[in-house]
Amino acid sequence: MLSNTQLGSFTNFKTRKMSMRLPNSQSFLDFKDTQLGNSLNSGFLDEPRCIKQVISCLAPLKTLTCTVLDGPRWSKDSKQSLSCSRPLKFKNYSNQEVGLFRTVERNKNLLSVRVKSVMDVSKVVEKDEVAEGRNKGGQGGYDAIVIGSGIGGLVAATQLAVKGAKVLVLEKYVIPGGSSGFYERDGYTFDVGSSVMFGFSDKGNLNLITQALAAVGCKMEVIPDPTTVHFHLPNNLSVQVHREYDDFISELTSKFPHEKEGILKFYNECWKIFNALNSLELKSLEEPLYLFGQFFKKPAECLTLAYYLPQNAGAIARNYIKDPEVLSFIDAECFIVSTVNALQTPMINASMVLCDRHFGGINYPVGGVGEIAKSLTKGLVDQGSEILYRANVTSIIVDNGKAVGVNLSDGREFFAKTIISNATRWDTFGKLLKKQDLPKEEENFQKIYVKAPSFLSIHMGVKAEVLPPDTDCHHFVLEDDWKNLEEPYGSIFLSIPTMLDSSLAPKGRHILHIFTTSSIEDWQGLSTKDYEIKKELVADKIISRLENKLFPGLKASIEFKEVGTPKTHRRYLARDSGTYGPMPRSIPKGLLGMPFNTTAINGLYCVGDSCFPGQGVIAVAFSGVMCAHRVAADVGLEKRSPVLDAGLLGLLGWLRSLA
Ligand SMILES: NC(=O)c1ccc[n+]([C@@H]2O[C@H](COP(=O)([O-])OP(=O)(O)OC[C@H]3O[C@@H](n4cnc5c(N)ncnc54)[C@H](O)[C@@H]3O)[C@@H](O)[C@H]2O)c1
Ligand SMILES: CC(C)=CCC/C(C)=C/C=C/C(C)=C/C=C/C(C)=C/C=C/C=C(C)/C=C/C=C(C)/C=C/C=C(\C)CCC=C(C)C
Repeated sequence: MLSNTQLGSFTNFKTRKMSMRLPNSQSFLDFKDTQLGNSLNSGFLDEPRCIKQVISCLAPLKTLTCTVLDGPRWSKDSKQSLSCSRPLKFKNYSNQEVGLFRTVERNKNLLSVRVKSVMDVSKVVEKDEVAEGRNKGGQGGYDAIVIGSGIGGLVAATQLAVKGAKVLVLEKYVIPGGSSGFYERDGYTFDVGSSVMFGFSDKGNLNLITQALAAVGCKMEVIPDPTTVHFHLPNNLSVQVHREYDDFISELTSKFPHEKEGILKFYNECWKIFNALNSLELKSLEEPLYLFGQFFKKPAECLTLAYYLPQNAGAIARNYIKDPEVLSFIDAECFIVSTVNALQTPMINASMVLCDRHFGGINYPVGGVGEIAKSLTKGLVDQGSEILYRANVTSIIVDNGKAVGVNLSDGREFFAKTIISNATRWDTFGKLLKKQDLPKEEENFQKIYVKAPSFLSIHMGVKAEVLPPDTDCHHFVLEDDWKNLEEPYGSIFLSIPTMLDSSLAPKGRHILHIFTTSSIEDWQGLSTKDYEIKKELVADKIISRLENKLFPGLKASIEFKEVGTPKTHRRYLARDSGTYGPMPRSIPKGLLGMPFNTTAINGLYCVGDSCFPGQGVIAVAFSGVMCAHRVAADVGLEKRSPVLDAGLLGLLGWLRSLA
């Protein structure tokens, strides 16, 4: 039932006018309540969902989440004014009409929506509660709630939705994507995180991003990247990782002719693993019917993968290569995808990235990385599931040892048959479940893995003429000493996505996204003024290094600059200490210790980079596929065998304890 205050505030909306701020892009709206001044919610203008969110904000009620009855028809006139051709009607889950809304005027960048009429919601809500509402997760309710809309969460959600599940994604921020999101400033569209996309080709079984999009009917235009990365390393070692494998190998072996045989043997071993992976249909390794089926169909490939599961790339490289400089190069190859050296990087993960970049190649989505999350979100809604923004989950509700729902910071509660957390394991178990004892499995995880440092990131807009015309899109810079590879601020990552898609910046400008590892401890305890000064100083040093090494005149060419610290990552990505993901404390047993998706709490699953196989967009996409398969089996949407389940989950738990 509703409290009087809730009813009161809802009723006030009958006469309240809301304003929507239209940012530059015209594609995204921020809804503001002009009387109260607070932001209500945000969404994409071209989707009925955005209006739906306004309604769910209007009624911060447990059960009154409305679906759109009659989709809007937006049109733009020559002055870019927006109007809606017919009134919007809404109904709740009991199929009752609850509101009629009509857009009216646009003044500068303020669009006004007037609530024309709202039904007597108190009756509607009461009825809805009695009807064993969808929020209760009962018959016809949500099959899954996903906390967070990173790529891991979105892939899990969309895969479940296409299997027929009803999913609710709750995102704390105002747009989807997490580290794979975007932001817009002064005509630039910046990728929040990396712009190097693996798994985004039209070939094989490992193009998991392409497949995740295709599952919900989306296909994105991509731009092939001719060079995955250009390494600028100590002793002036410069290596371009060309798209064509043979070109890359001949460049590398031309620098180290005495190690040609060893280099070939190492990369060939990577191909053996990649080919085994690429031959499998990828689903949950925690689901025995599928796993045994794959062993039956592809025994040699599965045994190959089982053999390499506990191994690391550095140890295998040392079987073939002796020259410390080549081994350091392989460390750098691994570091850019795992934030640790090759000795600590699981061989399966190294093989995946060292080969996919040549097999399917690295491909950049037109419009920026943020388009991937936007498309997945659209696909999710098209499948009849939902996403809410500014929905900050503060705790997971556990009833009789089973995860059954979530509490939000604004007092709302949602219930579902299963809960999937896309927050990191440190956030999930340390914050969302802080009232529960830390399960033994999680203690083990934290014994083997620590939080990787975060990043200092600099997003810049520069005059185009400062970059030579043949500049590669991605660079990795470690100037003088291999020992600095893993040190904070030691090595610099640089992406220039406008080399591939010039539409991301105003004409005559390029985007430089620079990042380097940095720990949150380095940024704590500073006054606001000292924090700002430090940001400028550290950023200035990094930019000077790039100016000296790559682009003379860089500083003078800067038109726009924004610096983010680990605190920024913590705030906007809701990741404990702003961490990039888990990294092994010492030498791990390959991937053996990495947990899958089920957790010690019945009904609670994790997805994202603190699950097998770890950090990386394609890696979290795989964790999403695995998670959706296991959850679908558990809610009865896929075949399952409870007896085999118990056996396999026990076996996997035991294997992890060996790590
Ligand atoms: N920095 C980079 O270079 C970069 C760039 C892009 C992607 N990536 C990869 O993406 C991986 C992370 O992807 P992911 O899917 O695991 O997660 P993610 O961190 O990208 O997304 C998690 C999402 O969950 C939301 N969230 C967290 N706690 C919440 C709460 N309590 N309530 C509501 N929402 C909450 C966050 O706002 C975020 O949108 C990283 O490992 C990284 O490898 C990295
Ligand atoms: C279960 C048991 C016990 C057994 C059985 C056996 C089997 C069958 C097995 C199987 C397995 C599998 C399937 C596996 C899989 C795996 C995978 C898929 C993996 C993947 C991975 C991936 C990764 C790791 C990725 C990563 C990436 C990244 C991180 C990226 C990043 C990037 C960046 C940062 C960029 C850079 C930049 C510059 C340079 C500028």
